[in-house]
Amino acid sequence: MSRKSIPVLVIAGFLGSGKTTLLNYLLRHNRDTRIGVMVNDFGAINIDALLVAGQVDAMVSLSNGCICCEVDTEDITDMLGKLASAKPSVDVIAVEASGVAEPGALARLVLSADDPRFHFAGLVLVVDAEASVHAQHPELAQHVRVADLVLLNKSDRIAVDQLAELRKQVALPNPKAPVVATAFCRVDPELLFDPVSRPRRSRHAEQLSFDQLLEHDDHDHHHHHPSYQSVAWSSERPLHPRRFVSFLEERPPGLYRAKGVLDLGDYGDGSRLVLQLVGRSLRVERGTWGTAERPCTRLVFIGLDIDEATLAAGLDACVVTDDDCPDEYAALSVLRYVQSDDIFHDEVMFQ
Ligand SMILES: Nc1nc2c(ncn2[C@@H]2O[C@H](COP(=O)(O)OP(=O)(O)OP(=O)(O)O)[C@@H](O)[C@H]2O)c(=O)[nH]1
Repeated sequence: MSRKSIPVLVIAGFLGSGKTTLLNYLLRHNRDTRIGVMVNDFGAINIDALLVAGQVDAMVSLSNGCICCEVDTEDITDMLGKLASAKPSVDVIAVEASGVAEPGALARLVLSADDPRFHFAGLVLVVDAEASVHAQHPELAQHVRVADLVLLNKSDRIAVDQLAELRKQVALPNPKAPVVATAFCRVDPELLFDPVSRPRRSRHAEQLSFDQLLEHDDHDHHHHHPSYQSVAWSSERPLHPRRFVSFLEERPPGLYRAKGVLDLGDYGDGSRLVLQLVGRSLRVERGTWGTAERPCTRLVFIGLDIDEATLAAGLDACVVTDDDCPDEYAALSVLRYVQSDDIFHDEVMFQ
């Protein structure tokens, strides 16, 4: 059986914003998830600090310049491939860009590596709140535009009203990317990757549950941001693939992640589809329904300040109605996102 494709998370941000701090935080709060790391040893990245963190399961280091300028598709495929093939295997790969890397170029580079062993799973932009209060970097808006999640870090260094104002400004270029204020990048790792060993509790336990997350966290509670929401939605009736994909493309502001099982009824091919949305990256895994399992849709949405009523209304409108006409190609709008060895797949980046 082929191994699962490993998500690659890109961590970008200007010099000193807190990228290494984030990486170390994730390594220390990995909840048994095995993390492979690629560091770009261009500036003052402290590899020793990573090693001291002691939980790096595999590492490649690039020290010949800035990752987005000096590396081509072949190099990145080679480096990520090494991490993806590490033994024992890793569950997620984090790429820490140098502080001078251009995030968009880096994301495109990872996307260009067309390799079934791994896939791009989002870009986290770390922004230095303290520095931004004094002088915003001229390229900040451009960087925010390509981010899936923005961490407004060093929030401990500025006043509450300054933080509120900065949040608004930072959100402007990309209203769909949640902006999370952090101190020392203490963010819930589950916003970035799925911990692998969380106890499974129910038939649908693969889905994210914020309550479970809170229960299973360690003693470090202050990294949970109070405005995160986890909204569950389910339907016994199938979803219309075209409407559902349009809904995801137009997703409500603040929505960052979605995960769960999907039933397309007659519009699908009978598969049990597992949906994974991280930022603008959508993937669908195809499987089969269990013999005792009745096809249905069960989804969980995670984000910041999601308008639950709008979300639910948008999803309700995706449910197949008696007025829907047969459409033999409708399934393609979802199935083209299927990641599988045997059928076509497409790497997805929503606008
Ligand atoms: N006060 C405060 N300091 C922070 C915070 N996050 C990181 N720092 C400090 O900021 C400095 C830079 O953090 P790093 O994590 O090394 O930043 P970086 O983005 O990896 O830096 P480069 O690799 O040079 O681009 C370190 O001294 C951190 O301890 C924070 O939220 N608050």
